[in-house]
Amino acid sequence: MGNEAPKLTINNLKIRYITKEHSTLAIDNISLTVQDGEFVSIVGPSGCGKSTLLKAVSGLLKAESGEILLDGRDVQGVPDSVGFVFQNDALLPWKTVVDNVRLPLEVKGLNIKEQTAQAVSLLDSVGLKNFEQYYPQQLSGGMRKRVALARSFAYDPDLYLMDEPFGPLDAQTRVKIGSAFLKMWEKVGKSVLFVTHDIEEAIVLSDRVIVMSKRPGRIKAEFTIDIERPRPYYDARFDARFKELQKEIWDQIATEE
Ligand SMILES: Nc1ncnc2c1ncn2[C@@H]1O[C@H](COP(=O)(O)OP(=O)(O)OP(=O)(O)O)[C@@H](O)[C@H]1O
Repeated sequence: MGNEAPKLTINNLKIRYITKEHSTLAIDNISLTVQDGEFVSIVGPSGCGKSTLLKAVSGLLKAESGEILLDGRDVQGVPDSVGFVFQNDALLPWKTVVDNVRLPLEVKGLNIKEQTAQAVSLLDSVGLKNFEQYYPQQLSGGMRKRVALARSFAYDPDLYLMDEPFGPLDAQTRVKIGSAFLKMWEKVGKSVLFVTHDIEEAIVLSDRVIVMSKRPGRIKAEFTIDIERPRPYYDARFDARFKELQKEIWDQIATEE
């Protein structure tokens, strides 16, 4: 085991929401792995259990049955080696942009000079040079997402869990942020489990795309994205192989709606 085990292993996972009125089987018998350094995206119809799957991996939901292993080991609670970027950017409104990004570096014990230098450099990578001293409420939604991305790279987890991290944004901003994100990820090469409703985004970013069925979510199909890296974020979608994959994945999802 040890180093040989995948970064993330999910075996026969079943998750049910129980409220006073209803019992809802959200996901049923999901098994998947994410290897060290692999980028895996999950797509599927609305309500199929994509967010539920991520919440379970992040330790926020308990499974009815099945197991979730990190580096081959069972995890309890919220593991340190996992970082999240969810749709809500969750920046601290009373802290400046640079202080929001510095926070994980402070927790790691870097001195203030190193914290600031790294935070400024990460902000530069996401196109926010000169916005260091702004407060989150002085930024647009797209800019706040960039800050959240910079902060997640500052945290530098072994496994990134990302739930629609670029949504809801206009198409142009989405492409710009996606492109900055892909460049940063190509440098660090950590494992990612990424949820999106955007098939093009999933293909351009991923090594594998997993399609879930409608609720209760099961794995319906899986595609290896055999397009060479590094990929040009926008222009990759004009590649013939990209178009083939887009059609095949769309056909799988369309039959689920
Ligand atoms: N807290 C909850 N209590 C009860 N049922 C829930 C809860 N959260 C989600 N569900 C149900 O579980 C199912 C899966 O929800 P989930 O949010 O995981 O889907 P999703 O694939 O992420 O959807 P979308 O693409 O629309 O964001 C849905 O039918 C939803 O109604």
